Amino acid sequence: MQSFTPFLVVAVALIDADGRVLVQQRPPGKPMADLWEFPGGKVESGETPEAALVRELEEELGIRTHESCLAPATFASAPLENKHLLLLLYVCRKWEGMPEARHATALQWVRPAQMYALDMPPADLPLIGILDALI
Ligand SMILES: Nc1nc2c([nH]c(=O)n2[C@@H]2O[C@H](COP(=O)(O)OP(=O)(O)OP(=O)(O)O)[C@@H](O)[C@H]2O)c(=O)[nH]1
Repeated sequence: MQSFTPFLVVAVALIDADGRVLVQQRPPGKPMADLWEFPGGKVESGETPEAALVRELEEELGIRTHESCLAPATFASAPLENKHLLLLLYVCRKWEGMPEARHATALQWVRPAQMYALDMPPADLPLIGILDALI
C-alpha cells in the first residue's frame, strides 16, 4: 500500500455580485509558479481550516471575512510531490475590503467556464465543473 502523508490546504472561491470568481497567479520562485489558483494556503498546526482561511485572505489579499461567511463547497484529493494534497474549497460571497495582490503576481475575476483556459494546478481541474454547478 502507498504511504499517505496528508497535506491540508484550504482555498476559497470568492464570488462577486456578477458571479465571477477571483483567481490569483502564483509568484515566480514558488512551486507551481505562474499557475492560477484559488486564494488560500496551508493549515498551520493547531489551526482550524476556517481560521486558516480567514488568516490567508488577510495576508494574501488584505480582505477581512468571518468564519460564518465561508461555506464548504467541495474538495480535491491528489498526489503532490511525496505527499497527498487534501484541498478544502470554500465559497465566500461576503468580505470587507478590495482584494489586492499582496503575494500573487496578478489577480483576475473569471467565470468558472473561463477557468478551463487558465493554467491551474492539476488538483484544481475537477473543482471547476463543480464550482460552475454551484454558483
Ligand atoms: N492556495 C492554493 N493552493 C493550491 C491550489 N491548488 C493546489 O494544488 N494548491 C497547492 O497547495 C499548496 C498550498 O501551499 P502554499 O505554498 O500556496 O501555501 P502558503 O500560502 O501557506 O505558502 P507559504 O509557504 O508561502 O506560506 C501548494 O503546494 C499549492 O500548489 C489552489 O487552488 N490554491
